[in-house]
Amino acid sequence: MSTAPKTLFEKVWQQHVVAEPAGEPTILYIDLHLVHEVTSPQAFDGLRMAGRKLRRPDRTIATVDHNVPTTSAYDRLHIVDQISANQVNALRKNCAEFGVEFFDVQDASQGIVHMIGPELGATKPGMTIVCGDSHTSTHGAFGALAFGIGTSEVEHVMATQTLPQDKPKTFRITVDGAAGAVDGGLPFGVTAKDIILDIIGRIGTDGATGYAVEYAGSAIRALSMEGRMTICNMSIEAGARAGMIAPDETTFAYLKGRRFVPQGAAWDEAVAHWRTLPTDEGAAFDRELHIDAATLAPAVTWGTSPGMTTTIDAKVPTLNDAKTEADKKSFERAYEYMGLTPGTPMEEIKIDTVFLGSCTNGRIEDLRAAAAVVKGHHIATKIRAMVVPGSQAVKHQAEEEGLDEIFKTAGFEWREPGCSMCLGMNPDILQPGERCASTSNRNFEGRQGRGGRTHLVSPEMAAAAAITGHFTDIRKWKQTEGASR
Ligand SMILES: CC(C)[C@H](C(=O)O)[C@@H](O)C(=O)O
Ligand code: SF4
Repeated sequence: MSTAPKTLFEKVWQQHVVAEPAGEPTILYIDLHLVHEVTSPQAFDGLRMAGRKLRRPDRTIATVDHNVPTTSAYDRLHIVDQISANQVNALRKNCAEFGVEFFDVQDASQGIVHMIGPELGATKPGMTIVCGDSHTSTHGAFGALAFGIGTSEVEHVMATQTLPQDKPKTFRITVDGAAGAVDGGLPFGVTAKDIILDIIGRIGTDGATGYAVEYAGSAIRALSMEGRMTICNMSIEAGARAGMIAPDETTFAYLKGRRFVPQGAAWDEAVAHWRTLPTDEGAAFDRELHIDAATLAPAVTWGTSPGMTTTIDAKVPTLNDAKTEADKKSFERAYEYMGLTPGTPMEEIKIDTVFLGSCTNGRIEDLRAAAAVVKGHHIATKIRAMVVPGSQAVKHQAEEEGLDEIFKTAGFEWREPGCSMCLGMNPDILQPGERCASTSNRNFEGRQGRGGRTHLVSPEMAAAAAITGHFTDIRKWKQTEGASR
């Protein structure tokens, strides 16, 4: 094997090549297949019709997340919507038939599929991970090569534990702060969510199409695993095939002791291997982007794509800000759909609803950050606000810490885990015209319900907006409250 310096992506890719048929996509071995109720029924049907078994049930785990109501344990077991009920029941039946471990609605390990992989330690550095879901990129935060696949590919992986893939190009995005700065140089009030929204705003929603992105630099390195997952989660919103972050001590500390992680000597061996994965000094990327962390500010989207983003101290962009004719058209359409006038200060935009949750920002650290903002306050009149922990594990941890009480006292609803209002596939939806500060990852037309208006923000920004009733600069808020970060 050549000793030329390699990127993290190249190492993981090469370690999983099964065959490289001439003129065809590479066949990759898949270490972990995550399954949810929406994209799996036809794949299981396909296996059944072909009389095939699931090749590696031990490398497959399943849960329900998209379609499950979040209102009560009873509602989750008695789903009213027929399509949802059928999908959930099909997964129950399929997992039993094909021998897949399944985390059902009441299971202590149930949650959004991208939350439970890491929580169980099923997600590990150096792995290839797939799921019939675009936000599979989340798992790249551990230095895994993780990407979303379609339902026919789900069937292929189920049958063979391999997948034909064209090799993406490599793109490194380095977010650096001043040397030696606390938190990697990330400014006060700026979170992982703000970093990724800024990146998508800069490069556009197709800016990383065809690439596997590696996030690097002091500001990324200083992030917790939760923050890294937020960044990798939204890679797909810039079109990337995958997002990756090199594993390090933060990664190992997060994983140690989790259910699917090796113990004792096997742990030491695993860590020794993981330490070989980071990109070698001098390895070349097809493309590079450098961002000065000091230029970042709390982000808020104003339009109908995650690329239509600005900062809280700015205004709704005007047509002069549109770079092309096509941009102009999409700006006009976005003003109309979002009910916004160009030039309006973002801080003056009033909201109706706050959604705190999703696989982007439904983790314990997100809830802690939001609770710290909310504590001692009450949501503004006429605001509907809900906290939906991304998983049962997060819910239980939050309850142990008393975060649920902080949220409930402040007027938030405290829900059961699932995708919830991230997308309109379950009863949690926006009404037409309703304006929502949301910690999720997509603000497309109708994403949270027909006619619903979504603004993507960080958990802290969502919390502050719930209290004031309009978008609020978290930096000023925190200064007034005397917070140090
Ligand atoms: C339903 C599912 C296939 C979809 C995805 O692929 O991402 C969903 O999770 C989403 O976030 O839009
Ligand atoms: S929380 Fe949202 S983005 Fe994540 S898997 Fe569910 S629907 Fe998709």
